Amino acid sequence: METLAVDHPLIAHKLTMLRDVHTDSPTFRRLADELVTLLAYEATRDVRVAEVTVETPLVPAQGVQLASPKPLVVPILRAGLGMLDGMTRLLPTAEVGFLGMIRDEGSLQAQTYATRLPEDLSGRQCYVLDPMLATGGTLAAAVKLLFERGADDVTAICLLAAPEGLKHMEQEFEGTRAPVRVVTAAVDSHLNDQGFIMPGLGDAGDRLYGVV
Ligand SMILES: O=P(O)(O)OC[C@H]1O[C@H](OP(=O)(O)OP(=O)(O)O)[C@H](O)[C@@H]1O
Ligand SMILES: O=c1cc[nH]c(=O)[nH]1
Ligand SMILES: [Mg+2]
Repeated sequence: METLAVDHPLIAHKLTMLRDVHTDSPTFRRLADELVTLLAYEATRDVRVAEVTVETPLVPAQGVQLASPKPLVVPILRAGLGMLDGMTRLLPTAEVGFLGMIRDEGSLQAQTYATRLPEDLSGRQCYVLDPMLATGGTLAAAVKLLFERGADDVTAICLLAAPEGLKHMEQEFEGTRAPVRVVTAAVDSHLNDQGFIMPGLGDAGDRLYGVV
């Protein structure tokens, strides 16, 4: 498993604003949207392309376009939805599947309550969107599900990751047949007793959409 913490002053600036408890929901949504677009630029560095020829107004020119089958973007509901527009802005022709997952506040175990994905993901590159990688239980379950359906390359884009969650992912996906990558804006210090990332930004879903 490969982890990339993207080191860029604009990303650090936006992440700092996102962490700020005084940042309201509309601003939080805008920042999450902007951040994912910046992270997606790095996360899609290995996106598969095919060579094409186009006609410029002057001559034919060699170029590339996204290869077939199209990449699949998978936001993990709820909080991952806040990253979807920022991702599809960069990959407008990607298809989108959905996973609804919630972490039990006591046991910290992830449960899947909704799955809307293509049955066959053979040969597909998948981009999972979830702002928080805490214990890693949610992301590990999501990646396993994609592999069970045949995905052969999974990149997760997370706004924040905890070392504990990255370790969990490394243990789960060490030596797997297909690459797994995590691209994040920062790796924070640790998890607190309630499984929250420290210093973190609180509950990403609540900050995007309110407490339900
Ligand atoms: O790494 P883990 O320990 O599994 O925790 C991370 C998960 O927790 C949050 O979702 P949450 O369960 O709060 O659901 P929500 O998006 O509906 O708020 C977050 O968006 C991740 O999906
Ligand atoms: O810090 C955390 C951990 C899990 N989920 C969140 O939204 N925030
Ligand atoms: Mg939440």
